[in-house]
Amino acid sequence: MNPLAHRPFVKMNGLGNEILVLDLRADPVDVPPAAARALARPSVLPFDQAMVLYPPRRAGTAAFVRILNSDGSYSAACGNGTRCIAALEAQATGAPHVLFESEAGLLDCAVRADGQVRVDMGAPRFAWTEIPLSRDVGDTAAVLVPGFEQLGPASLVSMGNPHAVFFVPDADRVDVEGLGAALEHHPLFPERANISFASLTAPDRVRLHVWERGAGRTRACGTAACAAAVSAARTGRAGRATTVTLPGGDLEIVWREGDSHVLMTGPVAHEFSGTLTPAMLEDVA
Ligand SMILES: N[C@@H](CCC[C@H](N)C(=O)O)C(=O)O
Repeated sequence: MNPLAHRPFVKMNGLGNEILVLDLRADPVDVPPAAARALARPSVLPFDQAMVLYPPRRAGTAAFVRILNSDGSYSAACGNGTRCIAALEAQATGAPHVLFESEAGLLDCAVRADGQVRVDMGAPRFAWTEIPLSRDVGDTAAVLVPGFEQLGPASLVSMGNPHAVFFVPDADRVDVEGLGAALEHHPLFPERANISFASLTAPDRVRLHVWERGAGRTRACGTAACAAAVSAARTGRAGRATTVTLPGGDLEIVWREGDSHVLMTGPVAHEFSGTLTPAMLEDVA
């Protein structure tokens, strides 16, 4: 019997970014990539990311979080998923403040009375070794990606995971699937990358479409919204407070002065809860 069978799950979404939550704190087991791929099948529990909660490793945190994409790959960060688990934890404990830890560091979350969740996503990282890139490209704020020069320069940044943001005249008219799939696997990105197409629609508003590493096109991506807002400010296109509009809705992003942390605020939705069945994990060794 697969050790994940009969475990409870919660299906949620953050602005349409499909999130599966597995709380394994009471009885931790590994969630291998094959299990994530099996569960993400369209006929099972299609999701973009699985947020897997393990017992805390640091005092004061509620859980250590592992994040798997639908293709079974790991990510150190997921903004929309973090809002979802913060809302669940706050509901369970009655405390509006929740601290999680992921491979990217601490995630300080606050659930507001109106249900919106704010997450401190930490500071963006711009060094080519941190994003990471396969070589030194000079200024990572504006990089022409070989073979894709027609898109203009991309702003490259890590929000705990790698992002490339292309500022284009009209993000609604970009071939997100075609360009995203090719750029995700570009040799410049040794760990692949999340690919975003952004347009400024006002000095403090960004329209964004995202092709996610390991998940494909999604209705929203929290870390991409942070990456786009930071990149817009870094390149002088916008200030440090931005509304990012994705197909799934709006995220409010503030790139704080001082500690340089990025604060992301947005909604979550609970869809349904259930129990994993052996059939859902069929063919997983
Ligand atoms: N949807 C997420 C990002 C999830 C991880 C990403 N696909 C990656 O592999 O880096 C978000 O809301 O941030």
